[in-house]
This record gives sequence, structure tokens and C-alpha cells, in this order.
Amino acid sequence: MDEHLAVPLSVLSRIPLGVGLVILAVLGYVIYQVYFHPLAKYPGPWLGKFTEAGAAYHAVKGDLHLHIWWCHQKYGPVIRYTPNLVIFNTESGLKDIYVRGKDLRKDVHYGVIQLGTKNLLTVTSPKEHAKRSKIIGPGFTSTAMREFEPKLLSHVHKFRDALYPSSDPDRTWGPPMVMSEWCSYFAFDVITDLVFGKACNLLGSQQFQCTVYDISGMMKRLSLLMYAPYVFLGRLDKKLFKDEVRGMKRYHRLVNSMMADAASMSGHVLSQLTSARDSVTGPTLTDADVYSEAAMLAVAGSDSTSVSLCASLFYLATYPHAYAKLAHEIRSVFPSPDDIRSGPLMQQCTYLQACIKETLRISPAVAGCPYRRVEKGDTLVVDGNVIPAGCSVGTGIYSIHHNPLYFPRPEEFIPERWLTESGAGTDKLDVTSAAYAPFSQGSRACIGRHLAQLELQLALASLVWSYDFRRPDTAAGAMGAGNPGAGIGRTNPHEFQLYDHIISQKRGPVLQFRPRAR
Ligand code: HEM
Repeated sequence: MDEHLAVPLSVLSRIPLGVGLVILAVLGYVIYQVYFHPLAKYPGPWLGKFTEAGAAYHAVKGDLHLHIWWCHQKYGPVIRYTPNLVIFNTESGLKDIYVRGKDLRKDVHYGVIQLGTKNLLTVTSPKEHAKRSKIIGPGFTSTAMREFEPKLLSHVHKFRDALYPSSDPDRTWGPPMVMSEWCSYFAFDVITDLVFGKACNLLGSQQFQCTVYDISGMMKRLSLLMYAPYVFLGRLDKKLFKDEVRGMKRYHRLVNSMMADAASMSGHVLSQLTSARDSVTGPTLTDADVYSEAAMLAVAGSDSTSVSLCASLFYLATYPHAYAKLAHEIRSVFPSPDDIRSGPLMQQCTYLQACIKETLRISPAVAGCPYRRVEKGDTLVVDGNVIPAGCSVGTGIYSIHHNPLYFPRPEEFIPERWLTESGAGTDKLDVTSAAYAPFSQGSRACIGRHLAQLELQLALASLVWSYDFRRPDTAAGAMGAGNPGAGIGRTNPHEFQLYDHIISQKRGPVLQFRPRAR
């Protein structure tokens, strides 16, 4: 025998059978994933062919949306991001997946992020989803929002007044305010008032203010679990996220106490949940279902709106011409702050609507890729590609919102792109609108979009009517902005930074307010 071959063979013969089999299995898996897997032909990150570990890493780091965006820059509009997931960065793909593929189920991974049992956000079966939408939907229609508006306005006024604590006739600039905290207090008060019939009062008292950090930590942990459910094994997640788990327990205690208080009242979303009945089987939702829905709504309805409000304020404080135009519009349309409400005057505020749309484009609160599963027996064709059963598909919302094909100069905040009179030509606007999906599209689109839009309109109009605001000229003033040394996707100082943990988390901006000159 050849002398050179003799050594390796002797080494091989000493490898225990079990280890040999493992090596063979790994080799077989690698070859299958690279050459024979139904998604093998799609380009994408190398590690993603074999494991979701890369996605899990970016999920916990909070830059999953940026990594997906970067992969599209590198590999093109269609990428295999994890072994079974293809992501499309096209408007036609978005429609195929979320609108035409309306019977597609949410991916089973959603099961990991439910708070207890399944809920409207996480349920996968279309039938179960339709049942729950029928119960919860009426609480979030535009008509329901009109009824809720007086209460919402009282929170807007409390929020506005909290930002400039004293009434100073000299109009000096107030103290720096960390808006990521204040916007979260405001949004949590609003959603708890709507869901439980009583606001948690974070704006008025420090007692439960830690809830906003509890929710943020909870989302971070869940975003890891969504891509690495095996972290559950041996409850490794409890060891990795000690503080976050403690915060989650505190959040559950708070929801329980709000539910107990709400039990004696009616006219809130919770009462819709508890009173829903089937004529044959009795209560439609179990107590555990009701709990899960309420706990989810309070998170989905506060975190998303607060990050959008923070981003809007950041862009207005960063783009002076947008600020000036908006201030002119709001201050000339509404004669007094008490006139700020939905209706004909609000409809005249086209620049305000454009600023909100542009904020949700450049900094979408759900920035990652809400993905859907092709079930056995289903066929899905996306952009002419047949997606086999067992695979998942989606579109990265941040990525498509930053695709220059649909949004020229995507890294700039340009409210004018949404205004036909600014030369954005209707044809162009049609294409732009078709690729716009901050609330997703189709049957699983956001149920809270009317609330979110009303909240943003009222809060922004009230702040801009009453105050001037600015980012202070200190290190704190840079909070929330990108910076050239911050790594891929985070270098733009004019872009508000999102930390994608299913719902985007935020840091800043820090702003100073003063009463505006009259
Ligand atoms: C600017 C604010 C908001 C944005 C950008 C936003 C965005 C989204 C997106 C993209 C989805 C689809 C997620 C997926 O498919 O996995 C979604 C779903 C959902 N959102 Fe929102 N959301 C906002 C505000 C709200 C509010 C205020 C609520 C009120 C409770 C809410 C409750 C929900 C619920 C329950 C779902 C699940 C709907 C379903 O699957 O049928 N969201 N949201």
C-alpha cells in the first residue's frame, strides 16, 4: 500500500463508528443543502444554507432588518436567507405573498412569540384567525376610533404638557427629554385605556414606568427564540436573559392586575373578548385565550406606535425644511390647540399625512420579514418562482422600503414623495404605494393601523402646534442617529436607528421643547 495513504487509513480506522456516522450525516446534510435542496438555486448568505443561527445572531443584535437589506445589496432581489426561507425584495413578490397568497399561514415560528396561548398575531390557521378577527376587529375600526378619540385626546394633552414642565413666559428651552421613554409612556397609556378601559398612567406616575423596559427586554428574548427555538431546551433562555425574564414576569403581573380591575367595567376591548359567545358552545375564547390577546394587544399597540412617534420627531428635528413646512401647515390650519382632532381640518393637513407616511417608510416599526409558510398541498408562485411546500417566504419591510426602484434616494426623509402636487406624478406614486407595506398587506395586515395613524396625527399636530423643538447641540442630541463608525446600515446620521426585535426598539431621540412664539 502507498505509504502516504497508510497513515490516514490507520487514523480513519481508529475513529469510533458513532463519530464516523455523525461526520457522514453532516457531510450528507451539507451536500443536500447546497446542491439538492429545493431552494438550492437561490443565492444568499453561506451560513444561511445550513442553519438559522446567523438570523438568530442578528435577531438578538437587533440588526436583522439591516442584514436582510445588506444581503439584497449583495445577492439580488431574491435570497435564500435561512435553509427554508426565501425573501423577495420586489413589489410583485410582496403582492404574491401577502395579498394573492392570502391563505398562506403564518410561519410556525410565530408560536414561540405568543404570551401564553396563541393569539390574533400568532395564530396560524386561517379559520381560527377569521374567528378571532371577528371578535377583536370591531374594537379597532375607524368608527371605534372616533368613539375612543376624546379619551385619546386627553392622553395627547397629558403627553404634550409633560414635555415642557413649567410655563415660562421667556420661552427658554426646556430640559433634554428622552423621547424613547416619553413616547412609550404615552402609547402604553393609550393602549391600556382602549384595551382595559383604564390607562396604566405611566405619564403621570413612575410606579409602572419600568414596564417599557420590561417589554423591550421581552421582545429581545422573543426575537432570539423565533429563530433559535432550541434555546428553550433546558431553559437556556432563562440563563441568558435573567433580567428580561424577570421583566416579563413583572409584565404578566401588571396585565393580570389590569384585567382584574377591568372585570367590573365594560366598553373596552377586553369586554368584547370576554363576552364573545358561540350559540352552541358558549364562550368563544377561554380565559387563557383572553389573557393572551390582552397581553399581546398591549405590546403590539404600544411598542409600534411609540417607535413611529420617536422616528417622526427625530426626522422633523433633523430636516429643518420639513419641520418648517409642517409647522406652517399645522399652525395655520388649526386656530387653537382645542381644534386638533380628526375631521375636515385634519384632512387638510396633507403635509402631516406625508410626514407620517414617510416616517413609516424609512423607519418601519416592523422592519424585519414577517414570513409565511407554504403548507403541504399548497402551491405558491412568487415572481414566477414556484415555492415548494415546507418552505417559507416573505419580504423584508425595511428592505423594500429602501429599494431605490420604488423609493428614489431611499436614505433621505422626503415627505414630498407622497404629494402629487410636488411633482411626484401619479404613475410614480402608484408604484411607490404598491411597494409600501408598513402595516403589511392582505388578510394579516395590522389590525391597529387606524389607531396608530390617529395617535400619530393627534400627537404630532399637538406638539407642533404648541412647541418648537430641537435636538440639543450636545452628545445627547446624537442619540438615535446613525454614525459613520456604527457598522453596516447604521452609518447615516440622518436616519433614525431601529433595533429590530420583531417590533423595532429605539434609543432616543433626545429633544428640547419650548412654547412657540405666537
Ligand atoms: C405605526 C404603528 C404600527 C405598525 C407599523 C404596525 C405594523 C404591523 C405589521 C407589519 C403587522 C403584520 C405582522 C406580521 O405579519 O407578522 C402588524 C400586525 C398586527 N398589529 Fe400592528 N402595527 C402598528 C400598530 C399597531 C397597533 C396600535 C395595534 C393595536 C393593538 C396593533 C396590533 C396588531 C395586531 C393584533 C396584529 C396582528 C394582525 C393579524 O395577524 O391579523 N398594531 N402590525
